[in-house]
Amino acid sequence: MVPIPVTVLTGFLGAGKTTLLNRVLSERGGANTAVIVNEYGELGIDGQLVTETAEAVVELNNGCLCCAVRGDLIETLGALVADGRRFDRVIIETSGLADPAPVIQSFILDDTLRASFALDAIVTVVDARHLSLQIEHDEAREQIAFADVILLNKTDLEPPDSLDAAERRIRLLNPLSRIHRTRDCAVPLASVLDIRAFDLKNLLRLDPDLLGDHEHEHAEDIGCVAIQFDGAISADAVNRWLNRLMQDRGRDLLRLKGILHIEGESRRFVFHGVHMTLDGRPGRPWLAGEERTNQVVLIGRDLDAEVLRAGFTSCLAEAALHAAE
Ligand SMILES: Nc1nc2c(ncn2[C@@H]2O[C@H](COP(=O)(O)OP(=O)(O)OP(=O)(O)O)[C@@H](O)[C@H]2O)c(=O)[nH]1
Repeated sequence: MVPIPVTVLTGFLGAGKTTLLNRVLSERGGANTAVIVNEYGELGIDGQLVTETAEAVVELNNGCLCCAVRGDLIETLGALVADGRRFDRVIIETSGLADPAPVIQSFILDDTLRASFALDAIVTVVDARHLSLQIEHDEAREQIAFADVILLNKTDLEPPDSLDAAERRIRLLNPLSRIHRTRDCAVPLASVLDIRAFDLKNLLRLDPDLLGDHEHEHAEDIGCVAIQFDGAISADAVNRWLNRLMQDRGRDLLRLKGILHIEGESRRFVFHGVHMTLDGRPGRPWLAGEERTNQVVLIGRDLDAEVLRAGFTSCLAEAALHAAE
């Protein structure tokens, strides 16, 4: 049997992995593509934002692929082939805090995976605006170091000399990868799919311990808060609260994302934050009968779940009205 090519999409929190995944799915068409999305927060917001064209989308949300749900990854891939359905490719979007080494290891050391799948490439998305903050994290450095292809993304947010400096920093960690500068991860698909770029020999030169015991431990001070609540939100109140939050806690807030039920809006409102950058827009319409639940995930240092929950619920249209009285 010809092994099924696997693309691993990695990159630090908010770099643009889901943006790239959706681009690939909408340009290539998702038929015969299996997608595995791994998210750090248990609400599975990414899974909800993936273009619905893929043949199978599996969400693994109870931890990182590199540690807590690594067994689940092996099981999921095993189930995909056992099903007898023929997939042309598998795309795995790792969480932004994943160390790619254990994921790579699974494809080399696990007999079932080795028989049925072949790693095609590790594609790492790098956030040009936040590289200098993110590179402090071991995971961000590992993601860059293990990449076969790097998208230096969000080029619209930085001037050319800053992009040159970012590229030099990337080269120090990974002299061999191909680097593409992108906005919204716009890259020819031929540069990221079916490129047969994965090369174990190179990686072993970089990390001779790659196939050894790779227990990955996340920094203890980084945590995740997931908040879910019903009710219509006041657009003004949530705008003020999010901007204040980003201003006060922007350095510690590595990632913020959510889906909101905004008062008087027939579409879901989707927002994303990375440190002090905040971006939001209406998403797809709420479906008939769909519960209009607000879902927010925050990842960062020293987050106080109670304070954050109180902040978001104070934006409920009803609460905001009382506050204004
Ligand atoms: N300005 C700008 N924003 C971008 C670009 N690419 C992606 N974004 C935005 O960055 C935010 C995060 O993008 P995602 O694709 O969700 O990032 P991610 O890496 O999947 O995030 P996590 O899975 O949470 O780690 C979204 O608001 C995107 O629209 C870009 O090139 N320029």
